[in-house]
Amino acid sequence: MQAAQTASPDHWINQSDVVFTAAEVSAAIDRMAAQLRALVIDQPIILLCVMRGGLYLAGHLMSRLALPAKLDYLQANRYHGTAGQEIVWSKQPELNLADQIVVVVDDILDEGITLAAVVQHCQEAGARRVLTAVLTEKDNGLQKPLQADVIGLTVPNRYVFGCGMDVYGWWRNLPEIRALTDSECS
Ligand SMILES: O=P(O)(O)OC[C@H]1O[C@H](OP(=O)(O)OP(=O)(O)O)[C@H](O)[C@@H]1O
Ligand code: HPA
Repeated sequence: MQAAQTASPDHWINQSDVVFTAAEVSAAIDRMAAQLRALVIDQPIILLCVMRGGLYLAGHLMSRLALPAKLDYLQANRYHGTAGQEIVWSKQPELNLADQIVVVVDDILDEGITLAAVVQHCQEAGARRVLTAVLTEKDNGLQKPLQADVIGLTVPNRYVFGCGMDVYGWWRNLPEIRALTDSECS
């Protein structure tokens, strides 16, 4: 584990392959924006970004939405190494969500625990409607606690990074999505 944490950023590029190109990701975000517009139909929304992974999608989606929107963010993390653990909330949304249409934006639906907790938080805060948009869903065969309303791309059951997703903190800024080779995941 120590070796992985101290590996150079290039190590992760060398030990991975591209699963979606930048052009494919951009086209997926176009489709997501159109689907969200069709779901919301001109109503004002609060775009709620799940930091840090949701930042890339939130930024790219915002400019394509053509809806009256406010932006807020929260931070709720469960991956503090590699395996998922208890969710730790380090930042709650600041806007009042009561009676609002909230669109929760995140990078990946893996086991679905994080998104389910965020949706529950929004419902408890009185949101009128909570929609979820994830750039990727992992095809891991798990029974998940929720389905996202809008899904950009389905990724294989490997550790993926880029477009908001990190590998040991690196490469959230990549405009493509890469997956680690199997030997790096074990
Ligand atoms: O579906 P799940 O199995 O719950 O996993 C998905 C969550 O895991 C990642 O967050 P992480 O805790 O790694 O924080 P980050 O956004 O800062 O990368 C990702 O951004 C999602 O929020
Ligand atoms: O495959 C993943 N990559 C990056 N972050 C994640 N959070 C859950 N699964 C993943």
